[in-house]
Formats: sequence, C-alpha cells, structure tokens
Amino acid sequence: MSVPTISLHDFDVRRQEIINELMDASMNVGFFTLSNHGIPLEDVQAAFDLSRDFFALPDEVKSKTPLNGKNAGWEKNTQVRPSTGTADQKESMQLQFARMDGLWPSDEDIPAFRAIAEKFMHQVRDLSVKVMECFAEGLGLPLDTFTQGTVDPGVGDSQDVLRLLHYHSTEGKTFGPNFWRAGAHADFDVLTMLFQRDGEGGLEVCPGRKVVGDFGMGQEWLPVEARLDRIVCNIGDQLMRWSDDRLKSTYHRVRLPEGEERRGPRYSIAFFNQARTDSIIQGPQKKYPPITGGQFIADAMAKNRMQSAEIAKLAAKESAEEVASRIHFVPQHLQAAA
Ligand SMILES: O=C(O)CCC(=O)C(=O)O
Ligand SMILES: [Fe+2]
Repeated sequence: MSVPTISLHDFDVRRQEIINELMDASMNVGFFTLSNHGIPLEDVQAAFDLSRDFFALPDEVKSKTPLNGKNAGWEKNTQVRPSTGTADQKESMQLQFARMDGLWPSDEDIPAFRAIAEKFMHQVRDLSVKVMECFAEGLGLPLDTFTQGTVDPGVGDSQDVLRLLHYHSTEGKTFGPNFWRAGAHADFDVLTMLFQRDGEGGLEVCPGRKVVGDFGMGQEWLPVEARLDRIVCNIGDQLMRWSDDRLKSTYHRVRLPEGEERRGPRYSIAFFNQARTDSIIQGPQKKYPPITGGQFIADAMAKNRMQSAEIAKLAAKESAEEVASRIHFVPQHLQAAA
C-alpha cells in the first residue's frame, strides 16, 4: 500500500475522475497528496518564510500571544500525545479566522503577519472547500454537507485552524525511545491539508487502519515524501463520523531524525478544516447520534487531556509500546459513544 498522489489539473473537466480517486484514497488509506493544486508555490514559500521569521523571535515575544483553551496562539514543548505520554519536540502557532482577539502578533514584532497569514488561510480554505465538495458528491450527499461548517470564515464560529509548526533541530541531542516530533495520533477535524518543505521528512502514516486499533502500534508505517509542491491531505475523525465511517481517519506521526539523516529543524504548516460550532455532524445512515461541531471539539480535547495525563503517568515507568498496547484507543466519536 502507498499514499496516492492525486493531480487536480483541469479540475472542472476531470471532476468525476478526481472524485473517484479521492474516494478510493480516503476509504482505503485515509491519506493522499495533491499535485497541481493551484496554490502558487511562491505563496506557499511566503507562508513558510513567515513561519520561520515568527519562530526566530525570542520566546518572550512569542509568549505575548499564548495558546488559549480554544486552539489559538503559541505553545512550545507542551503537547503531550495520548500515544506517548511525552511532549512533542516542537513549538507551534495556531491561527484562526475568528476568536483571535489579542492573539495576532503585532506589526512591530513581525510586519504584516496577519495579512500574510490570512491570505494563505483563505487560499487553503478555498481549495479545501473544493475537495470537501467532492467528498459530499462521492458519498451522494448535498454538495455543502461538509463545507457549510467551514465557509463564511468571518462569522465568528468558524473553528478552522492554520497551525505553523517548528520541530526543533536535534543537532547534538539524544533522546530516549519514547520521544517524537509528533507522537502517533489521528486528527479530529474534517480534512487536514499539510504543507512540507523539500527534504524535511519524518511524517509517517499507518494506512487503512481498522476502525479500532491501538495507536497503530505494531502495524506498517509508510513514510510520506516531503515536497513543497504537494499538499498532504488526511481525513479527520469528524469526517469519518459524518460519513458513517466510510472515509477513514488514519493514524500518523512524525519521527525524530535517525542515523545519518539531517538533524536540522523541520517546518510544516497544517490547515485543519473543522465543522463550525453549530453545524450538526451526522451521517446519512445515522450510524451515530447527532453532535454539534462545538461539542465534538470540546469532547475531543477533554478526552485527549485525560488520556495524556493518564499515559504520562504510566509512561514514566514503562516503554511507550507496552503502555499503548494496553490502552484501547478508538476514534473520538466511538469514544464518545462508548
Ligand atoms: O508536521 C507534520 O508533518 C504533521 C503534523 C500533524 O500531524 C498535526 O499537527 O496534526
Ligand atoms: Fe495530525
């Protein structure tokens, strides 16, 4: 199995063919990469330049816009994944269309940050809407089923997030067996679009996992090539539930450099398309009870915090693999039902 690449060239005339490819990838792998996606390379580069300039600021400056409880703001070395119990070796800055009061870095600290970031967010959102409409069509649902919740970003209850990520250089550092740039997890959004820079690899995918698994431990992990001109996409838990589990939300992780690999920093940028707080998530076959986008995220974050605290305690004593093999992990919507 491999992560398929889907070209979006001549989108309008090739629409049906593209829908078929997207559905196939999402039902079987949960991940795919997009080529010829229409976002100019120089705009992707500009977003990475902005990210590099922001993370180069002193921590005292970045901490003027700290992470709040709603996935906006800056954090460093604080994200503990339930799969590992250790903090991801990274810092990140999360940006949204709404709910950003006091969280945009000032023009004195970093010129035009908001303007550049928002331009890119709109470009990625517009492309995401195109892809999510394809999913709706592929599932035989009204075209706006998944995008209703993610359009109109000015409305105040958009939960979409652009996350700038900076994984620290590992030059001269050694780590225990249980440390990751990003520990194994599934995303809890509708659709994630991830940008990477050439050669800054490490992202691995556990393809086509069954609905229930233990963080993908012991299964096959596929590397995803890092290329500036491609967008890595994956299905999140919200779309899995919204499609009655037909489209798969898949585990993925970012490993630390190994052996002779370059040990420099890694930058990536993820855009998480989320259901809006008041949209109702329920599949056509009503496999699961309805839930609002707001409640879904609140539940997911609470569960995550609880599991992370639990596993951090255990992981202090045992290896991650032993711990993960004992914790029965299921996607967010199945957890809520359990
Ligand atoms: O940086 C990456 O390649 C992946 C990041 C990721 O999976 C996430 O932030 O959810
Ligand atoms: Fe992720």
